[in-house]
Parts: sequence; C-alpha cells; structure tokens
Amino acid sequence: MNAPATFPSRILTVFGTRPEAIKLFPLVHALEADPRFESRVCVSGQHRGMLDQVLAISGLVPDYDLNLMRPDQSLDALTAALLTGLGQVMDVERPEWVVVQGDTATAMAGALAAYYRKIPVCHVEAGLRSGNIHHPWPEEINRRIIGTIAALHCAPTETAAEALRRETVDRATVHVTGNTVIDALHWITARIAEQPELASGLSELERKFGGKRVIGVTSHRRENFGGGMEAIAGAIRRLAARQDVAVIFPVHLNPNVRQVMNAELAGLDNVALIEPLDYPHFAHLLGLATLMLSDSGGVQEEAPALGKPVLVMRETTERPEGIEAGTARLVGTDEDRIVAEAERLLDDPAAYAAMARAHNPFGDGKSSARIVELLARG
Ligand SMILES: CC(=O)N[C@@H]1[C@@H](OP(=O)(O)OP(=O)(O)OC[C@H]2O[C@@H](n3ccc(=O)[nH]c3=O)[C@H](O)[C@@H]2O)O[C@H](CO)[C@@H](O)[C@@H]1O
Repeated sequence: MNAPATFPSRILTVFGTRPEAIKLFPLVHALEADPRFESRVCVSGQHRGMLDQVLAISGLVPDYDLNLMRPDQSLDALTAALLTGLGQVMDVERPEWVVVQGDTATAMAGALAAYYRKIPVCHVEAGLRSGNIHHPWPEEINRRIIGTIAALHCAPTETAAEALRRETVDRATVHVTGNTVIDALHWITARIAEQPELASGLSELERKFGGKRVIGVTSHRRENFGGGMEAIAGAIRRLAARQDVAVIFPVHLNPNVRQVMNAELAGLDNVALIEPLDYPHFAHLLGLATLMLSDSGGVQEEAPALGKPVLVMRETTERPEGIEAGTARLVGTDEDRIVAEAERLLDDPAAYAAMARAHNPFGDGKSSARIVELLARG
C-alpha cells in the first residue's frame, strides 16, 4: 500500500448526488470526529435540490461547492466540468486521500482527477457489478473505471469483494466493510427517535390512508425512461384500484419520471404523488410501507434491513444479496409481472412472511468506523 500515514492526514471526500451524500455523511462525521484526520468535503452539485436536503439533515457543510448542475447537460459536458473543477480543488488541498462513493459521474471524475495527481483513491461501495455495461448506464462503466484506479476498495459485501478479486485487483487492497447506508439508516433512526417531528410530515397521508396497506414506490433509473416508466405507472394504477391498498410515491425530480407519473396517476384516490422526501421522511415511509416497489439501488439495501419486501423494477441488479436472501425480487418492468408479484405479496400471507424477514446482508452499521481505520493505516 502507500507509505505509513503521518497525522493529521487530509482526506478530501467528493460527491454530488443524494445517494452519495446519504452513504458518505456517516464517514465524514467519523472523519471529523477523529483527530488523526483533517476532513475536507467537495460537492459537485450534480443533483442540486436532493443533495442539499441530505447536507441539511446531516449537518454537513461542504468546503467546496462546484454547483455544476445545468439543465439538459450532456454527460460529456458534465464530466469535463467535473474533471477540471475537482482537479482544481485537489491542487489547492493536496489531500493524502480522495474518497469517492459508488458510480456517479462525480465519483468517476473525482477518481480520475486524483489519479492524474497521483493521489490515492478510496472507493466506498466498491465491487458492485451488474455484468452489463449498458445496465445500469453509465454507472456500470463508472464503477469499473473507479475500480481500476482505487488504492483502497471498501466492498460492502463478500460478493462485491469477490467481483473485484476476479478482476485481478490487488487482493490486499480489497476489504469488506459493509455498506455505509446502514450506518446512515441507524443514524437517522436515532435522530428521529430523539426528534419525531423530523419525520412527522406524512401524518396527514397516514390518516387519509388509515387501514390500507401502503405500497411505497420510487423510480428514477435512466434505463426505465420511456416504456419502462409507462409500465410502472400502469402497474401502480392497477394496484391502486384495490380498496385495501394505498400508494405513496415520492416522485423523482427528473422530468422523464414526472411527466409520465403525473399523466398516468395524478388525481387517483389511493395514490399520493408527492415531492421527493428528505431522508428522515423517507426512512419513515420505509417503516410504514407493507412493501416497496423500486428501481433504486439504496432502497434495495435499506428495505431488507427493515424487513420490508422490495420488488425491484429492473432487468439486472448489482445488488444480488437481497435477492439471494429472499427479501428482494427482480421483477423487471413488465406491467403484468409487477402487478402479479405485488398481488401475490398482498394476498398470500405465507409469501409475504417469507420475504418480510429482517435481514441485513449489507452491514452492521459500523462500516464508516472500519473505513476510517483503513484510511489511518495509509
Ligand atoms: C445503478 C444504481 O443502482 N445506482 C445507484 C443510484 O442510487 P439510488 O438508486 O440509490 O438513488 P435514489 O433512488 O435517489 O435513492 C437514494 C436514497 O435516497 C433516499 N430517498 C429516496 C427517495 C426519496 O424521496 N427520499 C430519499 O431520501 C433513499 O434512502 C435511497 O436509498 O444512483 C446513484 C447515482 O447514479 C448511484 O450512486 C447508486 O449506486
């Protein structure tokens, strides 16, 4: 590995979207609390509003905010702006490590800019692979690029670590740390217990839907734009025709999602199309829901930890652990299949019970502490 660390060691954590912020705030908290480190945070602002919600609730104040989100920005333009912007920050800060998470353009460009400066990269949530470079697009390639650059791979599970070893990544640099999303979920749950009003904004809907079983929905994957979104909307419409079901759907800001969902579902009695929830409210929704329908990566990790079945509306997943554990099921974006699988869970208590076992293949909530120790080793 690298030369032994001299302390304090400066760590630059780089992120730009809501999922990255959720999965990195516990690590930044741990770095800030540890005298061995000087923590610096740079946000790209790749997603603005939803990122800022997480910064606010977690109390993170970025040292740098590149504010790079532009309407209809191409991936080329975004990546070019990220590379130069993040590179400039690295030239000023000269960190000992750059930390990136997951598979966004921000994470990929952050890793590349660090590599150009010979700064070692720590990759959080390393080793996720769908095996298909077009699904998810462009994330599968982003994570593979980061995987070839990183000097420290923090794999959430043994499955992810094994994927890296198969790619001939130096075994000594691969560590199973668990997924920091579980740290985040524990943190937010404790905050809500102290301050219930942080998550009380759904109470009116809870009253309205009292006695019904709540299906929580999230959907935003690029591969589902178009026909996939229409099928998802059609399935929700059919499920919500049941009187014993209500749907709560925080709708992603992307117009490709909004237009379809508004056109298909607005005004239905049993469907609440609502604005994206902040993290405490989303954690509360996970608690309320009987089941989740989602194409989100994070939800596939969080729901099993809470014993909530997830029907994953995607063709492939890089998170097979929930599926292997039986708490998640890959249902694709065929309308009939989504309806059939959801109804099976609603109508067959044995099928529901088989999926609704709290199981946590993604970690024990101590992932950030493990990553901090790995960074301290240098
Ligand atoms: C291919 C793939 O799987 N890629 C993943 C995907 O991330 P994602 O699918 O996990 O993203 P979201 O669905 O936004 O959810 C993030 C979290 O936000 C919370 N949440 C949700 C709805 C809401 O109203 N309020 C909330 O607070 C909730 O806890 C959830 O876990 O894209 C990222 C960037 O490309 C990738 O880095 C990441 O690997």
